[in-house]
Amino acid sequence: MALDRALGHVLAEPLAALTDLPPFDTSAMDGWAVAGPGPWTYDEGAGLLAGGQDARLPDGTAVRIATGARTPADTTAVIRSEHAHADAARRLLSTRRPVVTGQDIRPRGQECRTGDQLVPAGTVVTPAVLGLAAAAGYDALPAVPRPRVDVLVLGDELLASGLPHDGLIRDALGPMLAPWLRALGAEVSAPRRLGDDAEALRTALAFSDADVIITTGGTASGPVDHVHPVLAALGAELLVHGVAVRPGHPMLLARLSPDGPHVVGLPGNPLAAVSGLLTLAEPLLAGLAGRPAQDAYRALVHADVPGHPHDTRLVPVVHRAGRAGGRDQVAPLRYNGPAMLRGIAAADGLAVVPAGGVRSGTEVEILDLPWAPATPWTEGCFT
Ligand SMILES: Nc1nc2c(c(=O)[nH]1)N[C@H]1C(S)=C(S)[C@@H](COP(=O)(O)OP(=O)(O)OC[C@H]3O[C@@H](n4cnc5c(N)ncnc54)[C@H](O)[C@@H]3O)O[C@H]1N2
Ligand code: MOO
Repeated sequence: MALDRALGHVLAEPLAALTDLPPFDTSAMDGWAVAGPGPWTYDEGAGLLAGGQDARLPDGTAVRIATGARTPADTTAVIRSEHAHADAARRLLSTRRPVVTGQDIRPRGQECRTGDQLVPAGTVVTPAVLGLAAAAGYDALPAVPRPRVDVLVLGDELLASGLPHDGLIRDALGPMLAPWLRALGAEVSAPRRLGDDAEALRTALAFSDADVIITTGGTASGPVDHVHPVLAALGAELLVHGVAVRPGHPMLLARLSPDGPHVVGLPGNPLAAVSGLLTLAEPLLAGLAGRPAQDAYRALVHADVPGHPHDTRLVPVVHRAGRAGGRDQVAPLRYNGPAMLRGIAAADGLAVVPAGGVRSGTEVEILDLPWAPATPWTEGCFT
């Protein structure tokens, strides 16, 4: 993948240096290259510049040198211009400071030798990795293609624009999922609204060429909840059939065929869909993209948080300023009902609250949101 397209992708192989860095002995400062003990004679002139030809430096002589220029083979040291005294009349250079052999010279291979591993496979290509790759001689990178995702939004009650009316509501998931999935490293097609039409769902699933198909709504057992019956009719293998978590317990993961696409069925309640997005879709996409799983992040909750009697709860939280005993703190947000997005819209993450709840000061796991500060950088969070 060409360097200018590789941003945000994952390296399929370790990045091995294609050159020594620096590739030649280099002056680290603007000043003078000197050979042997001083004082040194010199010729007036532009001297050695970055990108210039190789030069020779006889013993007892000096030459002006710029930062980044190759130091001639016999250079003993570089003397910074501010530490050098050049007597123009006598063409004689001297310094009052002791001269240490090798000073202000970056020796060839100081950062790496050809073949050294610079970063491992699985690294996300950040702007810094792009810079390093270019410095190390790369024009293209071995990158894992982004997983392609289709989003199918189910529900006859959904409007694409305007105000809710006559029992109809706005589709909150179509606008949310595409950019969120892109922030998780996926290539996402425009969400398709299919209504509550089992045949349209069957066709869309059967003819998708995506790696992952995400459906929203229709996971429960209502009269128009078609996801389970359609998956069964297509002979899909159900890998996760509900999760003991609130909101989001009807979420599902299936595979249409042994080498076919995965299907993530997100519940229709919007916060329940977020729950499935972070706990089923995100790890699946990370695995498909060759990205390592995120390290668990833990913080102290700054309030009692009630729990579900037997299921885990996911509760939107914000980071709190200041730390307690050197540990991060989070505060739970209101408006955390399964049908609400008001809490998550203000949140930095979701706290994983075990059955029965937690008391203030308890450490809990946090599922970060892709745009929260603790998250590794990914391309195009909102584009
Ligand atoms: N008898 C039971 N009924 C329900 C259960 C249950 O265990 N037994 N679970 C409830 C829970 S919890 C959830 S979550 C939902 C899951 O339902 P579905 O996945 O089938 O989703 P729908 O019925 O289609 O919709 C539920 C709810 O969400 C609204 N919705 C759907 N899509 C969108 C969207 N794109 N944007 C905004 N809102 C959306 C929809 O209008 C409904 O209000 O089932 C419960 N029922
Ligand atoms: O689990 Mo439902 O997903 O609570 O809204």
